[in-house]
Amino acid sequence: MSNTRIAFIGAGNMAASLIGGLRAKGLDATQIRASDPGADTRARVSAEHGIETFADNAEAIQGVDVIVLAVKPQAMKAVCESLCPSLQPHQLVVSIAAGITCASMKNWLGAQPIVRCMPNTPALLRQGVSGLYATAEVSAEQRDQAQQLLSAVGIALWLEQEQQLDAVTAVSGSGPAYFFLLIEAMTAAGVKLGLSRDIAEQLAEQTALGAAKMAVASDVDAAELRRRVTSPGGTTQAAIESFQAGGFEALVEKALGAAAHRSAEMAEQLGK
Ligand SMILES: NC(=O)C1=CN([C@@H]2O[C@H](COP(=O)(O)OP(=O)(O)OC[C@H]3O[C@@H](n4cnc5c(N)ncnc54)[C@H](OP(=O)(O)O)[C@@H]3O)[C@@H](O)[C@H]2O)C=CC1
Ligand SMILES: O=C(O)[C@@H]1CCC=N1
Repeated sequence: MSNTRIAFIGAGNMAASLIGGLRAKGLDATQIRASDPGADTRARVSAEHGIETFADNAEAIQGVDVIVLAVKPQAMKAVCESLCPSLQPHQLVVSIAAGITCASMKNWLGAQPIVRCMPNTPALLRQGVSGLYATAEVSAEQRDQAQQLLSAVGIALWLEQEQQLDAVTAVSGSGPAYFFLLIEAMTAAGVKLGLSRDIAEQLAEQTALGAAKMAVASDVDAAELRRRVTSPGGTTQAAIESFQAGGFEALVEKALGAAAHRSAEMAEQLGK
């Protein structure tokens, strides 16, 4: 990445996380540029990361090696079609938009090398995880550029099939929100059980952090770690039995199925 030049189209939450990760990894500010219609957004990323920003997308991509499409899925068609006349054949397009297929992007962009990926918001703390899929036009060097871009903000995992990105979106793209929901619910339950909100929130947050760190660091799987907390006839068993009686696993499967289905549905609705 030492000489790679990157343009971000859309400078919102995910773009800012990726830019922050790249800068922390040592990329020079002159290697990164971003475009966004919002003057405030442009001023913010410019001030935070020292990069040049543009109101015009076509101007932002001039002379870059990698173009990261970081706009909402609903804006992708218009953005791709407006960029198409200005694209150079060697420029790698990396899309982070949920539910927009490579086939749709090819229709809008032409035969451009495309990597489609799904990061997540912990990228902000360089603790993200991404799934990546490359089209046949992507060279080994471009694959490496995409790998380095996403691994600047966490773990980057390549997928064999593009369709698997629907599942990645369901598990890890949307996943931070599920853990936040659990933290919210555990905090509220702690308050009902007599704790102050501040104490309940700290207990829930630090427990989520500690459990995640244990799961990552441990040689054994999550089921074994759970068993080690669960003393026979004790408090954890009482809670786990209550979760399972309420259909916890089936509910999680249903929720992630809904997310994956929505990802595929968005491809149908927004991909034409
Ligand atoms: N948030 C998440 O957890 C994740 C999001 N994603 C994907 O990342 C993408 C971006 O999401 P996120 O960063 O959350 O969204 P944001 O809304 O924060 O960022 C998108 C930015 O693009 C700008 N924009 C809108 N139209 C254009 C245009 N024509 N040209 C250039 N910029 C434009 C928006 O400006 P304005 O607000 O003025 O419209 C906004 O600043 C989405 O496609 C989403 O599916 C992927 C993984 C996780
Ligand atoms: O909710 C969404 O559609 C996006 C994609 C993954 C996370 N946020």
